[in-house]
Amino acid sequence: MTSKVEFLTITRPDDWHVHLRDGVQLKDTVRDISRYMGRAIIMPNLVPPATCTDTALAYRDRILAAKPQGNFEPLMVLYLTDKTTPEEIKKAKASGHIVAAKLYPAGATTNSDSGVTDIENIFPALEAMQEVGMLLLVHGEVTDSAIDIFDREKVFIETKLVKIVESFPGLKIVLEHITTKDAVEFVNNASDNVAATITAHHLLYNRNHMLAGGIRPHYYCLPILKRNIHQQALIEAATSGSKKFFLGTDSAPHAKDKKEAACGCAGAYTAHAPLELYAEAFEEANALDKLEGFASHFGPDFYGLPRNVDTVTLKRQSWDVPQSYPLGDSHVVPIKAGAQIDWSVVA
Ligand SMILES: NC(=O)N[C@@H](CC(=O)O)C(=O)O
Ligand SMILES: [Zn+2]
Ligand SMILES: [Zn+2]
Repeated sequence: MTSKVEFLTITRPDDWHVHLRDGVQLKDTVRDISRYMGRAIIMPNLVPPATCTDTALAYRDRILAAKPQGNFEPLMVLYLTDKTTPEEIKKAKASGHIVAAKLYPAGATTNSDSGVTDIENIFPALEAMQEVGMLLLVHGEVTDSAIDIFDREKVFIETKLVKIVESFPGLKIVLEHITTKDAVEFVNNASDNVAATITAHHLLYNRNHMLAGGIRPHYYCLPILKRNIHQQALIEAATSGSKKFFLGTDSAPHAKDKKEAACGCAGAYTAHAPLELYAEAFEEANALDKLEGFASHFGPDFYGLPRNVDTVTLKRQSWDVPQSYPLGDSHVVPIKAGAQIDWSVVA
């Protein structure tokens, strides 16, 4: 038997999909994500959403004001609506701080009510994005109530994403937080302009963790956890060494009482230990040597940004995860609350 690695030093990672929320919650979410992440793609699904350049830049200022010491850089995203104009896309790109725009099908997930009702409505915006080199980030689920919730990602790919990819071959597209074997296959077979983020919780869990032996609302997120064969396909993709798959936590905090409710909110909090959780998943797959590419290289390469130049070190040192963390005037229950995590990030 080979002895276990005790330390792992890798290029500083970035998070290519995170929710920081706003107002009194910012100091808590920004502190957690900026602990060692170099940069993060900040999701714009605020209330109201960041649909124009000015609101996205004002949001950036609030994040920077909430940031503790250090070099953490928030990368901003425009929230696409049926009315987003090519002019707004060009203005956003020219700001230098907005690197992507996000497609939320209207009604698909948390705070997506102002999202897109028909993908054709954003074709002029997508044309402009293709022209100026702005990425399209996609929440890939259909919203048709007749489609089973476990099939919504697959049907979105077949009926919507294929059309977008065909119509805009020069547009860089990230299919966010993928959850199915179908998504892995689609991304693998698509051109180099199509990539995907994978969350730590979709690597660590499947729907049994959420539903067998009692319903566990803190595992409920969208797209919803799928069956084990899909989890296995995600693990294979993340640990394959393919540059098409990279780290995006989708850490999405909701106050404890909003999750533990008759109609609980969708979202899992992982920003307390993002790299530590991925390390557990990669080690379980015997692929710790593949973590650096996934966490620190393939994301910036796809976005056309430089890789970070410094490093972080993971140490095999287990610690007890608190039952909850402060979240503004409330609390959030993190993934692995009350359990142990095997890895620590050391200075
Ligand atoms: N993933 C989630 O379940 N929730 C996210 C929205 C999203 O990323 O779809 C949130 O903002 O809470
Ligand atoms: Zn989403
Ligand atoms: Zn998200």
